[in-house]
Amino acid sequence: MALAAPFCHLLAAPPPATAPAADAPREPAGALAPHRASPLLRRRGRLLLACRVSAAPSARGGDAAGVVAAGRPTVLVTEKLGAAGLELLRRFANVDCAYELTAEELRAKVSLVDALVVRSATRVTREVLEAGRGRLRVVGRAGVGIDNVDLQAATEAGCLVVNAPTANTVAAAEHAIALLTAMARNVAQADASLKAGKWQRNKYVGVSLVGKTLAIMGFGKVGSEVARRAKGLGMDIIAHDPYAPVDRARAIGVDLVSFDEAISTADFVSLHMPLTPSTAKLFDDETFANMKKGVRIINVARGGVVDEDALLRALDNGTVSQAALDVFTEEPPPKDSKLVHHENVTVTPHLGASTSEAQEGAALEIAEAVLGALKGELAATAVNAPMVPAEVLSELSPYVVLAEKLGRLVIQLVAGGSGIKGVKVVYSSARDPDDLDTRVLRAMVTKGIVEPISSAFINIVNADYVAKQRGLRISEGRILLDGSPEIPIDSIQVHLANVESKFAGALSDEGDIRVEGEVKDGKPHLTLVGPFSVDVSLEGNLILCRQVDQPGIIGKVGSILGKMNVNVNFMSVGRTAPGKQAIMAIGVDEEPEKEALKLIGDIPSVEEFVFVKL
Ligand SMILES: NC(=O)c1ccc[n+]([C@@H]2O[C@H](COP(=O)([O-])OP(=O)(O)OC[C@H]3O[C@@H](n4cnc5c(N)ncnc54)[C@H](O)[C@@H]3O)[C@@H](O)[C@H]2O)c1
Ligand SMILES: O=C(O)[C@H](O)COP(=O)(O)O
Repeated sequence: MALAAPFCHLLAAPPPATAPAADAPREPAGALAPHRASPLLRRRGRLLLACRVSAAPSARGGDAAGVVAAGRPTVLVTEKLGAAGLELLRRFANVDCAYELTAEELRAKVSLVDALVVRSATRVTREVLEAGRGRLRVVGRAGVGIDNVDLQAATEAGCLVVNAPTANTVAAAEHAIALLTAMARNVAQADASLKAGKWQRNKYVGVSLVGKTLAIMGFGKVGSEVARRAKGLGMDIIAHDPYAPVDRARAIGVDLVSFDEAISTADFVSLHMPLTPSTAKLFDDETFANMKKGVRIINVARGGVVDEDALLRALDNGTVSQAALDVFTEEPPPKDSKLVHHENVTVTPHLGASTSEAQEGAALEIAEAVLGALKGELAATAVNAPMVPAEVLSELSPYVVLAEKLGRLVIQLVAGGSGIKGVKVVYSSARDPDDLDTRVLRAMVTKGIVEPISSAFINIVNADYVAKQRGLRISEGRILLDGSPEIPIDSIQVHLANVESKFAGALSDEGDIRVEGEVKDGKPHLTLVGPFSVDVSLEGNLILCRQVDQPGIIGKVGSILGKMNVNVNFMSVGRTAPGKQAIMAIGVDEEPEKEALKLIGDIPSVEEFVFVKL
């Protein structure tokens, strides 16, 4: 599928043949975050930026052609999404809603789509991503937790994963508070008892919350919203989160403490961390044994962070007096689960994000992210790619093209059989290095170098991974210039060290292959080959000739190309000194026949030449 946006190559489709920072907004201690019911209004700034980047109409604008200039992408949605999000997807894509697919059905369908949108119940495994290879470019998770997506496999496949991290924060926090209060007052059990015809006032005496200590385990978006709300209930809040900024906790009036202190001092423990290899079964026999006797647990995060057998033992022996669970290791849990049926356990079927407001918000948030990604924009909620702000991408746009072209050029100057190990990319700029984010440029140089010599396809998602796999060391350097920092980059050089070149003219005095380019009038230009200054547009194809500087050569080469119907679009000669070695760089629209190239090589004063496809 061809895309109109200038960044489509950052997330290019493979050839057919084959966490945002958890910063909560700074609000006064105790203030509650507003409902995220209107992500569009909330994120209008970002959308406008996205429009600037793409130069194509925003996904919310009326012009579908902006998203897909040459054909609509197909999006597979495997779980129920809010209507507004689905509607937005349908405006710009063919949408296939297919729920409750078996793993086999999912693998079959995913090979036919450009994007997949899931919630927490669809397991996007390596096998699914492998099945999508060749077409699938984006996985959108309409929610926060991405533990159901094999991120490593997605990265290896160059498939961008985006999520909708903010739309259900309030819903999840409210559900945690609902479970906390319901558990403390036995609401679910008392409700069931009364409906069963009983009137058991003595049995369901609860506990008060005021003055009790609540430990929030994982002080991210949901955790901090729970803290705000629980403060309003008069609870003392402590939190454990090794990665949370202290000042954010302080602003809400929460003390960040160690894991041991949190679990040993709390009357209530509420879990709000992601499921990762290091949090899996973090709450096990040992953890429960170190908790205050009679502690109460709330889990609205992920079932897998708790060892459910250990929790059952702790409930049975009274270490844990009650638990309120929205999430389970296996969902749905087995019908005869002892945990679910335990009389001191309150359960809900993963309803944390299930408010109509949160569902609409998450669906819109993911629809925008997926459509943006299909357009080639880098979503702000990308999970497995560098998050480069839209304005940075916009500014670097012409340099992205230059970086890829230089990579393509330099690799074609390498003599066959030379293994490439070290690539150095040097940026000349008057800008403070801290203000120049070059990750996209490095990725594009890698793309330019690796794609012509392999079947791999590279994009911003997998560039670093593929480079590492191939043993390529890509280092970066800066040349600090005097001048205006307004222009981000003056020139980009690419050096390949310790390789032989099929074009000796490209070797610098240090013996590495070296090319340099600049952006002129928004277009990539080649400005240096080895020690020779040239100026030729990096478009189409290029012939580089080295000869002894003398009159008449340009005419001879030009007439050979003319006779063969090859249009010359640019020509530049660089020489070290009059009458000495010179390089001729000739941009040609068509690929010359072998015969034409041979005739150029046969010109007596031409010492070497190379034809390069850009
Ligand atoms: N039940 C639901 O429907 C529902 C809804 C929304 C979110 N969630 C889940 O809630 C959890 C939190 O979501 P969020 O939006 O707040 O995510 P978040 O990324 O904003 O916050 C997670 C926090 O956990 C912290 N953390 C990571 N490892 C930790 C560890 N070992 N110990 C303590 N803290 C650790 C992180 O530093 C981060 O601050 C996720 O698991 C998410 O999937 C569930
Ligand atoms: O991680 C999340 O966002 C929640 O667990 C919600 O999951 P859901 O989209 O399946 O409701």
